Amino acid sequence: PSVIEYPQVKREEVEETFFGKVISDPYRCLENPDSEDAKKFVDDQNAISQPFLESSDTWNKINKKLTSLWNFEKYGVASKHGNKYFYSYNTGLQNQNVIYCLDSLSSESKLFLDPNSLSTDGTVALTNLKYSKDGSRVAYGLSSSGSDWVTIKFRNVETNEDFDDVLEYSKFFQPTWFQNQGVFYGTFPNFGTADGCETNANENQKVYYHKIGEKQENDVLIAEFPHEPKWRFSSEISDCGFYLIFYIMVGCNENLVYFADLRKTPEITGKLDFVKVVTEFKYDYEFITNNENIFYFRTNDKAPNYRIITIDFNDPNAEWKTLIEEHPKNVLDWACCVNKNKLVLHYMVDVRSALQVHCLETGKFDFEFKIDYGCIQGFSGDRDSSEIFFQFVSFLVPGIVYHFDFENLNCEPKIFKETKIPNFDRDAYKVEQIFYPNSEDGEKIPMFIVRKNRKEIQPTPTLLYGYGGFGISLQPTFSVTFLAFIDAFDGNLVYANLRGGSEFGMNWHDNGRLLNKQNVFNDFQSAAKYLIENNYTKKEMLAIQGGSNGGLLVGACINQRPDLFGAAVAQVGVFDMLRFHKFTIGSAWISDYGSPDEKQHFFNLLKYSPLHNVHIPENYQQEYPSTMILTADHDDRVSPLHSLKFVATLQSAVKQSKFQRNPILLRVYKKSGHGFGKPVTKKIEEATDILTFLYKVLKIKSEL
Ligand SMILES: O=C(NCC(=O)N1CCC[C@H]1C(=O)O)OCc1ccccc1
Repeated sequence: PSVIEYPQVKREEVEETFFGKVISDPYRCLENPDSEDAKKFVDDQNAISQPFLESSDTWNKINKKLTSLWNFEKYGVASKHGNKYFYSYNTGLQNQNVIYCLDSLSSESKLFLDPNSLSTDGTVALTNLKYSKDGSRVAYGLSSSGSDWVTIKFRNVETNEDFDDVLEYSKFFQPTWFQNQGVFYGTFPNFGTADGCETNANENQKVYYHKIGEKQENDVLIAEFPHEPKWRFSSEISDCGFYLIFYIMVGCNENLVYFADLRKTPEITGKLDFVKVVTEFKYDYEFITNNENIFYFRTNDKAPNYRIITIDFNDPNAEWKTLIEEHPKNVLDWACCVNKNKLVLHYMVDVRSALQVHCLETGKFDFEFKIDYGCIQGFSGDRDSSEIFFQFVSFLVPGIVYHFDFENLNCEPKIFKETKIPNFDRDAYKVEQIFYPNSEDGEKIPMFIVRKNRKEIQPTPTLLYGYGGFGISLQPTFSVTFLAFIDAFDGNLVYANLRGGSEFGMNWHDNGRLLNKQNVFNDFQSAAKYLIENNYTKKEMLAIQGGSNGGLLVGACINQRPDLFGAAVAQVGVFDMLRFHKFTIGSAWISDYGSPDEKQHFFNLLKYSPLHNVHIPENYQQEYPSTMILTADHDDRVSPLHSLKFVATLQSAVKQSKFQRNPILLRVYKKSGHGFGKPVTKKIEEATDILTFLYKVLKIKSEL
């Protein structure tokens, strides 16, 4: 392709010195989304990327194919509240899923809550539904244009009518019901503009109690920690309803545990007295259930693969007991108490899911659900109910929701809803799991390869996808876009289970974060080398893709090994590793990245920060692959400033080199955010952009 004329961008001589090192930041002006420079930059970039993508007939063909592939009925996992059942459903192309309810498993479904009625373009999304204990009321969160900001509303389940109550400025805190009369919720008071375009840090979160019928300004402040502006909170009510379990986080995994005995405050009139149970940020603890003062927690405290302990809330400092030891290899991913005395445990076993039932009293194994090779993506159950639902997905199974009742132990789980794709032939595909060596340290890294079912292996276009951080594991899931890639391009879809995830517990996460972060990039580069060496693909057919922390992965890899890939796609990426902690919730990521304000971490971050390691290609080996960076104007999880500054730096570097022919594009979507709640229309548009980009730059020949 002819070399692109990249737009002029204002450069300023911004220089700062950290620990004796001078750092220049010439595109600092792009950090303010309201500045003329930033707005012009975005328009100029879209003026290049949109024609590049949309002008070809390819875009229309791919869009048509994706739209028809997408158009199948989808069900979310069901759940029981009170004596009704609720589940989400989508006819196929509805922008937002719709909530239906059933009076019994065999009755007619009734429309309960349809977020599509709340906006004309589907940009208002339902963030969560929290039902009161008896299921008579539900608190639900709405977010607009993909922002993390949530407006909380309340609905009477029986009459299906909303209460007048509206709670604004909430974020990162699911409402917690107190009996049926009100909720505890987290908020960032007097924050100023809060539409998701702002970049200022989310600090000084406070927790209030809202009683149904009251006005938000009369809500009762129940907790604040003014000396700890970075602390964030979440809470749960114990199964007996007497205790408020109060979590405190500052990073993204370790947490503190406090509790308040609500029997002392039948009316919530002021700050709660908290008893401190865990007072150091060293491990993470998750409440499961309690028998009066005996509390069950899942934790990685001295158990990197997680175990279940009991803590006596009457004497929290007494020796904690172990109910279920950590497994030497399998990771206890979550636990749920059901049917009064059972624990349902979800394990990851070499990245696939296992679902076991244990006895709450003794911890002893009871039985295991027989499930296919894949992932338990959804689950619902309650201590007071004998019924559970779980949703199974895999690369080739879009979703099956099972119902099981502990009252009839001898019968198998029954299919409640099955998502089916018209004329989809599972046998046309092949899924394999391969453990490949990291070429630096020899660590064995698993990866899934999904491709057309054929005898011989021949080099075909390959999409290598990774994340590598925050304990996020890439289990088998169903993706229309990835299947379209395999179908339309006769391609290989590869998930690399890089270190930094939780596939093998906390050790796997620890070996991919902080000073070990480079392992993640090496794992990803080793996957590329493995695929090329084993004839799955060739460099010019190989694309890497990642989002958010996975965008950082892509950014670091094209700087470090531009010669290894034919294309790179980074969505809503983190690229400025010296300033990430200054914007929105970025300081929470210090638990994986380290703080730029600490010398050791500063120099570690500087070594791989995409923004600070851009080179001017001095030969074809150093030519960047064709690269597309995507972001969105309402992304307040990872502010678009990261992408704007990175692309400005990349383009200014490559325009000085005669070795750079591959394009470097930026696409900025409007009324869009980090990804959660994105309407189907926008999901399909973005997927079309990505597949069109790959079709063009990988010079794919196959007919569309
Ligand atoms: O920041 C994160 N999570 C990490 C995150 O979103 N990251 C981490 C790096 C960039 C981005 C991503 O990868 O999506 O979550 C904020 C949050 C949500 C709910 C409760 C408390 C705090």
